[in-house]
Amino acid sequence: MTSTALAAHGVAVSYGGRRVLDGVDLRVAPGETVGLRGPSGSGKSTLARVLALLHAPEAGHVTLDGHRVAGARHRLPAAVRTRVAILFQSPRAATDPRLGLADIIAEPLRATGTPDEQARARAAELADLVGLTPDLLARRPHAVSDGQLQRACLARALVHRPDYLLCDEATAMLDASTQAHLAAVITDYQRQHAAGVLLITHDPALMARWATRVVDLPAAA
Ligand SMILES: Nc1ncnc2c1ncn2[C@@H]1O[C@H](COP(=O)(O)OP(=O)(O)OP(=O)(O)O)[C@@H](O)[C@H]1O
Repeated sequence: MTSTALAAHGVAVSYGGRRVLDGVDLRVAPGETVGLRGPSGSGKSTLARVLALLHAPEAGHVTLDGHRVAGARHRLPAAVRTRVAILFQSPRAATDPRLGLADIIAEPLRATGTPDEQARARAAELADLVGLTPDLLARRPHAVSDGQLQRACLARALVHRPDYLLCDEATAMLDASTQAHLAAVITDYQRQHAAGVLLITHDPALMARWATRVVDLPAAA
């Protein structure tokens, strides 16, 4: 079996002394869509944050293509942390209300020192891919709909061409046509780049349509 994957090995996380994840293993290989299911509070979002390299587990570890990842967030080299992207349920909680959509999309590029002109061109290309018209790009989050803002978050997630994309209830509050369009953008991206996708959803129809296999997380102790 190839070690090419994003994987959690024996991951444990507690909040305030309460263990939410205990010895959890999960593997997402290139090109596959792993559905993650489990009761509310079982730790699906926590596991997604660990795999997104945003939260270092207290025990266990994450590997990226067989290499153990030590630490999380900005403790990691940009070349490692940009290989994984995450899309959350609430785009408003995930965006800076002071920035226009074009700057929101370009944020990860600026953070890694991409020259401004190049960042702007890449943001425009991604905006087009997710169906945002140029007139929306100067608007700030308060002046766009949730669906438009989630499109910008998807563009931002794809801006570094991640090998793994984690979708945490990412289309839950969207209307059916926006949901279908975002899912199509993600599956096209996945096909072109052989990206691995982790799908967290409470929607059984979406899970059945999209996931190539499903992992069940038991209720937290
Ligand atoms: N930052 C935090 N501080 C304290 N407790 C937290 C924190 N984040 C999550 N929790 C708790 O950890 C448990 C797991 O939360 P998590 O969001 O990972 O579960 P989930 O399976 O994604 O739930 P849902 O399906 O409802 O979104 C819950 O009991 C939650 O209240």
